[in-house]
Amino acid sequence: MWDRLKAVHAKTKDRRIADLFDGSRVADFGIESDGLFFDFSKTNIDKDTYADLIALAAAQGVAEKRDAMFAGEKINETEERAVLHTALRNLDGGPIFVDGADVMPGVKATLAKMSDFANAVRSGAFQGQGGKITDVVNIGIGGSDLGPAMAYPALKPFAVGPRCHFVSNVDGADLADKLEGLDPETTLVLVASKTFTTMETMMNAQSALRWMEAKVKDPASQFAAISTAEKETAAFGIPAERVFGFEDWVGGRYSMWGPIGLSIMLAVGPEDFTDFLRGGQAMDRHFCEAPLEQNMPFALALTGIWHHQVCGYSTRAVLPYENRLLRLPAYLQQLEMESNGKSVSLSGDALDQAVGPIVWGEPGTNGQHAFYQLIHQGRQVVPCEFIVGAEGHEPHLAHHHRALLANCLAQSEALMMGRDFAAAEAMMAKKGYTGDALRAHAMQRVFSGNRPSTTLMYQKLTPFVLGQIIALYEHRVFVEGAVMGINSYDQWGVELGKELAQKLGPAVEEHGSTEGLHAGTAALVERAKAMRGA
Ligand SMILES: O=P(O)(O)OC[C@H]1O[C@H](O)[C@H](O)[C@@H](O)[C@@H]1O
Repeated sequence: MWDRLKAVHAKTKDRRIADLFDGSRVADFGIESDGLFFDFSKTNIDKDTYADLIALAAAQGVAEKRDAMFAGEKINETEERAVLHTALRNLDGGPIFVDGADVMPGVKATLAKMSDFANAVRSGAFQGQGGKITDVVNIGIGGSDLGPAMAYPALKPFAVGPRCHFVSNVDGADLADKLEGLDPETTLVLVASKTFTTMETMMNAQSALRWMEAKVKDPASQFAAISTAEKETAAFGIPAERVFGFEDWVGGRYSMWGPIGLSIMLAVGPEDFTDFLRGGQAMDRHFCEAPLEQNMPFALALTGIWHHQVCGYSTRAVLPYENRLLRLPAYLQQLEMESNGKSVSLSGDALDQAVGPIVWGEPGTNGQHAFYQLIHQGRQVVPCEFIVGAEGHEPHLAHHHRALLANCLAQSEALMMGRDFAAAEAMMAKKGYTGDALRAHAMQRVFSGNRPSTTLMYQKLTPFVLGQIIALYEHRVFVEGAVMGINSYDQWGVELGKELAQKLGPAVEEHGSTEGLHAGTAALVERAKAMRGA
């Protein structure tokens, strides 16, 4: 199948995407699900190619693997775990069994506990030493940070609760800058860590506790914990009533649907948080029920496979024309690159295909004034994923949103159509250029075009729509991983650096020895010490 797809690419790569537009292409390469619309017509995928891609997914048993995941089978084989973040949003679905026990009562109880706590904080029934909580500081990293840190600005129009701040980096600058100006007496700290052992989070949590201790008599009373590790949270001094637990079948980067989303619930309230879950559940249903040809996560994933594995484009840009999704690219970097940045199959065999494109991006229109030069005229092709709402939340600034939309649509058209030499030459000739100067100036203004993009469109960014978008990308990662035969749910690649950092810890201390370290590292340790005068 791969050979066939690569042969198709070799044969079709020079044709113009624009020429594929017949009367039905827009309809054929557009999928709608509960108001979310995915357009992949501006790619070099035609009906036959799409059929081949669907056949590839079918041959790899992706639909069966999907059903196994939703049924609670232990598809995360290297960690011997089920993969059930979907259970966290299975609001009105049936039971889901793991090891013979239905997980849904526990999921619902935790959601109710989160709602009660959020309501108490928001109403002032739960208070800090100085009265009603005004600020929430979420301390976590990776999957215990990026989801809520992305969703908080995304849902700003719905946030009427306490202000939220997100501390992740072990760099003291992060904690210091976020705590600056906050009143410890009215601040609630959430320590979010699935394992409750992550070095960065534990160090930040201890330092935040010291900060609170200076002013608050019972600092732990203004701390809550979000974790799967009950013993560790108790050892930290946080009583069980303020510990929000989840199970090992929720992966860190898939965890914002449960207690890791507590800061979001505190900001927008339980009702809007539930709407976010409903959006995720709506996408789950679509993913499970829509025929593969009309299935949005399949289409997004197969477009990704076509561009990365078949065409060989090594990166993809996520370009939200939605300023409030400014952290979405960072969120997707973890979701996609930590899930699928791998080189061996589930059975441990080296893969002969590249897996896991580099994901990057910035919100439009900012990116246009920064890196779009390369996207339009650089030699490498960067498939672009545009995300845009039909309207904004600011009726008095509706003309801004129309300008935003026009820019988004202009970019995808410009990428596809480009501008040929004749047009550039005519343009410069009009300006009076002739001869060599005309040629040189015209060449600068040539756009090869034929650069693929997709567009994801919705009416307005609501909690429901955000839920749909995040679940869509989660399932895209699943489909891409399943096609490649890898485990998208482990992350062994982050371990080696952590182990070495532990070994280096004592060496960077004042009188620490560099003995036994690699010479290249030892030299840098010594230099850093000399620089700080140690
Ligand atoms: O939630 P925690 O246990 O603190 O883990 C935080 C993060 O650190 C790890 O290194 C993993 O790479 C991430 O997948 C995880 O989300």
